[in-house]
Amino acid sequence: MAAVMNPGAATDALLVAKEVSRRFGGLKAVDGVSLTLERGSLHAVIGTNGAGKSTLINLLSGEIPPSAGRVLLMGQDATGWSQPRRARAGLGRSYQRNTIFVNFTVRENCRLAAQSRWQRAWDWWTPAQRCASSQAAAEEALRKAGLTAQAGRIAGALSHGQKRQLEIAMCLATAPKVLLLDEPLAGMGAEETERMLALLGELKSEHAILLVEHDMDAVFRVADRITVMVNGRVIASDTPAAVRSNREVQIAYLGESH
Ligand SMILES: Nc1ncnc2c1ncn2[C@@H]1O[C@H](COP(=O)(O)OP(=O)(O)OP(=O)(O)O)[C@@H](O)[C@H]1O
Repeated sequence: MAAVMNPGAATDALLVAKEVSRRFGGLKAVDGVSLTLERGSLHAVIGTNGAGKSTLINLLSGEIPPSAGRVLLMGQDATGWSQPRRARAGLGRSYQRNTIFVNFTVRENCRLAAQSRWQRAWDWWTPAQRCASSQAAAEEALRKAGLTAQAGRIAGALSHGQKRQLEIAMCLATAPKVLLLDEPLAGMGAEETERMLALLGELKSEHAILLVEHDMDAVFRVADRITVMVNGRVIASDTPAAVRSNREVQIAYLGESH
């Protein structure tokens, strides 16, 4: 059969940032950053402390507005959209800080996260249909995150690694297409790291993933593409192999002086 154009190709770019900038007073925390997140691809953003990685995630998720530039979500201009609107459109994010309710069970945490997807200011009652949908979404998210066996446990009793898995599960419970993950490996031991990397590998097939992470070994193993930021600017954006051998990256980020 003759070659057929891939009909999904145009829609694989789920999130596009175009020349996005953010100033804090005189500081350009993010300075003209462009990147594309595609389904099936894990895109890591690395950089030294204060390079602008978290600010970039906040700009993409809608938590703070950009000073300049545009954000496209599923092909639509989402630059002026609030964070809840972006979440409803399929943007999920995890945080560096803990967002878990420690006195609730793992399942309840996921259910609450799933319900938040439908929350609106005027919608104070929850129809049974939505409740059932939230339950189903929570169970599916727990399964994907490998936490089904822990579902009935009090979240505060989980290990550090399991809590980070739960945060991913809570993110998945909102049925996102794009995942923005802020240091999901922070504080993890070797075994927990392996489990999380395997999970990210599985999630990649259905989602576009942006990963901000300080664990360089993990990043170079799991990323399909790496963007390197220094002082708010992108100095390289390429495959892991190309980034590793990029002279500017070696000097500016990996600490080589010659
Ligand atoms: N709300 C804010 N007000 C003023 N300055 C800010 C604000 N948020 C971040 N900054 C500054 O913007 C710069 C980028 O910070 P950001 O947290 O995005 O960096 P980062 O790459 O995520 O760092 P880290 O790896 O340490 O988390 C830093 O100089 C930081 O002090």
